[in-house]
Amino acid sequence: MLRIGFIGGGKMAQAMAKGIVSSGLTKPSQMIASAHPSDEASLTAFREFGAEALTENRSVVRKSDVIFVCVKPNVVKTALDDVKSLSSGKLFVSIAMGITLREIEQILPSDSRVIRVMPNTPAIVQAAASVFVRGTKATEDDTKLVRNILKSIGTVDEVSEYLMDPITALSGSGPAYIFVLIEALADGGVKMGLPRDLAYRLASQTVMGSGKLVNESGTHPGILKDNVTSPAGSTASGLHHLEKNNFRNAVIGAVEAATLRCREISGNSQ
Ligand SMILES: NC(=O)C1=CN([C@@H]2O[C@H](COP(=O)(O)OP(=O)(O)OC[C@H]3O[C@@H](n4cnc5c(N)ncnc54)[C@H](O)[C@@H]3O)[C@@H](O)[C@H]2O)C=CC1
Ligand SMILES: O=C(O)[C@@H]1CCC=N1
Repeated sequence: MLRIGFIGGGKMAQAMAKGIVSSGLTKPSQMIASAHPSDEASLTAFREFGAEALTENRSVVRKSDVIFVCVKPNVVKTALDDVKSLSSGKLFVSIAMGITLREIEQILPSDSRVIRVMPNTPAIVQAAASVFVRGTKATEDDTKLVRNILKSIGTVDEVSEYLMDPITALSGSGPAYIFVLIEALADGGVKMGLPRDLAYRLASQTVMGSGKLVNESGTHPGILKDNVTSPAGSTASGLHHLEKNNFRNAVIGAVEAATLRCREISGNSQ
């Protein structure tokens, strides 16, 4: 069975590990994660899940077929420096925002293979939107393996590396924007008299169903919006309020601001 390692066992590593195990691709006993010694929460989360959890990185590399690099961008170099002497011929998958394949390939031995991925936290319920970019040494088999792992937790697209910052800003950060939207929809419902639990259920199912409809119908979202909007009806009034309050501008600006921040962080990490 596939042995998967995580250097950095935080929120995103836990989301991926849980999604991968739920899909049946491997078992917790085949997983190993590392975390900073002060980070009891990550270590406990992996142990309670049934995986091995350590405060050093070298065993993760030694014991794994594929190693996910899930530390914060400013820790990538330190963490890879720890393990580079035993990384010859190993396959690494980095999910760190803003860290390029070139930077990672320069740290690791020349025969290590690297793939860069941007997943998102819905991985935990096997509904991630992930993309990957293959590194210069990654083989067809590596690509197939990583594609299969990512497919087990949601959708996968192969992309060019120059798109990674706006992708990070859209789908990497996107769940946060949508959670705020769900909270706001529910708050609106509560303001108008709905019980809180019903309001959350309706808001989240509405977001999920709308995404599913766009994906499965292949219909332009503008047409789907028109289908909801009756002449002189209630939706038209709601939409007018959103337009008056610059809703589209706010969402476009969020993706722009997050992309620029990715670029800033990636500049600082070099
Ligand atoms: N949280 C998210 O939604 C997403 C995060 N990412 C990327 O995933 C990476 C991790 O992000 P999170 O999981 O949110 O962060 P986190 O702070 O929850 O996890 C970071 C983990 O790294 C560990 N760590 C710190 N120093 C270490 C070291 N020297 N060696 C080994 N482990 C060490 C920490 O103990 C912690 O377990 C980041 O690079 C981020 O850009 C990518 C997509 C989405
Ligand atoms: O905010 C962050 O730094 C990461 C990148 C994508 C999601 N979270």
